[in-house]
Amino acid sequence: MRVHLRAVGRLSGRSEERALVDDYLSRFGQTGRGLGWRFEGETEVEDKKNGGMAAEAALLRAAIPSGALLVCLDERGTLMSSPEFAKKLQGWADQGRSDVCFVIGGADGIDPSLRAEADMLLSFGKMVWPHKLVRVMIAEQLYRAASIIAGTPYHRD
Ligand SMILES: C[S@@+](CC[C@H](N)C(=O)[O-])C[C@H]1O[C@@H](n2cnc3c(N)ncnc32)[C@H](O)[C@@H]1O
Repeated sequence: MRVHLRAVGRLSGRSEERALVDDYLSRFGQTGRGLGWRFEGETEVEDKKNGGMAAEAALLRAAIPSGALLVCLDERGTLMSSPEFAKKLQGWADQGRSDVCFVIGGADGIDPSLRAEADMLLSFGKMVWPHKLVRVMIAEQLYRAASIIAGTPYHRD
């Protein structure tokens, strides 16, 4: 199963968030290999004309692999524990889903029309986090999920 990440906004190449995301995604790659899970890449989109959420949604849609299971990160979404998230990924893999794409919105969030197209809205709590931290959080949770399914000792209940 290929995992993709799409985000509004850029992480600077020398930022601490970038270093953390790279570290967790690299660990995800190593741990996920034995499960048949692999990270396929990140795409950052930016609407330079300030067209708002609708324009961002158009850029995101163009960047989402066709046929991918779409998960929008959103504070109004489903709350789950890390083991539940791991089982959800495993379930998608077992169903033969070949692509799962996680989407992070910009300052105003993800356009409602794109949220309505999502297979799942995933929440990291009711509080709103900066998109840069959400990028780190999803990278870490992907690694944690792979560790849980692989049975390596990273996650502790
Ligand atoms: C600064 S937030 C935008 C918040 C905006 N008020 C909204 O309505 O979504 C930027 C992005 O980070 C992600 N995000 C922020 N907090 C989150 C949370 N608690 N759970 C999941 N994703 C979150 C979402 O993808 C959001 O679009």
